[in-house]
Amino acid sequence: MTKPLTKDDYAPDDVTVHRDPDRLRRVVRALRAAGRNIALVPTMGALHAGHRKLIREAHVMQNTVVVVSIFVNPTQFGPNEDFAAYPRTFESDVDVCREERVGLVFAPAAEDVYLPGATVTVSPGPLGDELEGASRPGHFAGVLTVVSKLFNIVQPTYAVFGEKDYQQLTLIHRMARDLNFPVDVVGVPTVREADGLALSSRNRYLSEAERAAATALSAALVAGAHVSGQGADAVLGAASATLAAEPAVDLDYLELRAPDLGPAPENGDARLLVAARVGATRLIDNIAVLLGTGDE
Ligand SMILES: Nc1ncnc2c1ncn2[C@@H]1O[C@H](COP(=O)(O)OP(=O)(O)OP(=O)(O)O)[C@@H](O)[C@H]1O
Ligand SMILES: CC(C)(CO)[C@@H](O)C(=O)[O-]
Ligand code: BAL
Repeated sequence: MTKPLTKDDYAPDDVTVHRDPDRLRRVVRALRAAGRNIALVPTMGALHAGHRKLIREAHVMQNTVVVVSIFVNPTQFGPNEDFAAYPRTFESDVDVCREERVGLVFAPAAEDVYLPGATVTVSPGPLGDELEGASRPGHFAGVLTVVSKLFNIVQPTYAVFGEKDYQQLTLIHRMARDLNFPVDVVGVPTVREADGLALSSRNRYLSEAERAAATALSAALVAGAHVSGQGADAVLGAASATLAAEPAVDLDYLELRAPDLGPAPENGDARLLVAARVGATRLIDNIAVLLGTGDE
């Protein structure tokens, strides 16, 4: 039998954790009917200051209840990736959500997200096979499928994602447009450590020496951006030289693209993206660059 909603469901004064998608859907429906906006922050948990920034952006919108989903989505991991090892820190994640005045945490079980025999998925189109998708076949179909499910369960007005996963953010914008999701997709700039390393849940896999070497990724992006007035070759040259100087970095790709991840323009706005392994850990980063318009 479905439990009736209580006063706490309408006006939670502490973070409430929901595991059941149907109940969560009923709670957010009641909140919307009471005039609240819903802002969704999808995560895989192991929350850090980057996630806090997304939650704070979600609060900027007026009259909003923030919903954080915590779900390590199996369908976006390849067979040789780190699904089993991915950090799971649920209790401290709920503490972070409480500190950040999150209203609802949605932490479903995999069997409640993927029903037995489910075969329909969201196809990301050609961009899904490039950059991250070339190294992680099927990754973006997994991401877009779970994000579309979260959009349908939570029906948020806003959904907030980080620029750290720039290709993911681009594809989610496209999915919302191409499939008519009535959701405002909001991107948030990357939060970094003092030495430039982009915060990532996977940084905790790094040894001390690897952690030091990992700064080469952001340093390479900054070196590229610094010479952007001289054009694409200069950007790629400066960034490659910085990466090559760090032997512990095993480069996967370094690419310059248009802001929508189409081919890079000769002049104007572009995005420089990098992925590399440092030891066993695969890291990604990116930066905005303005090509060929400087006076260098
Ligand atoms: N440093 C960061 N700055 C801003 N947003 C971030 C940062 N790191 C992650 N995010 C965003 O948080 C959301 C949830 O990401 P996720 O839970 O996978 O964390 P993560 O740190 O990216 O983990 P991973 O190690 O898997 O890359 C995504 O929208 C992601 O882009
Ligand atoms: C968007 C997301 C939560 C989907 O599982 C994941 O890809 C992530 O954490 O960036
Ligand atoms: N933050 C992106 C999720 C992933 O790497 O699977």
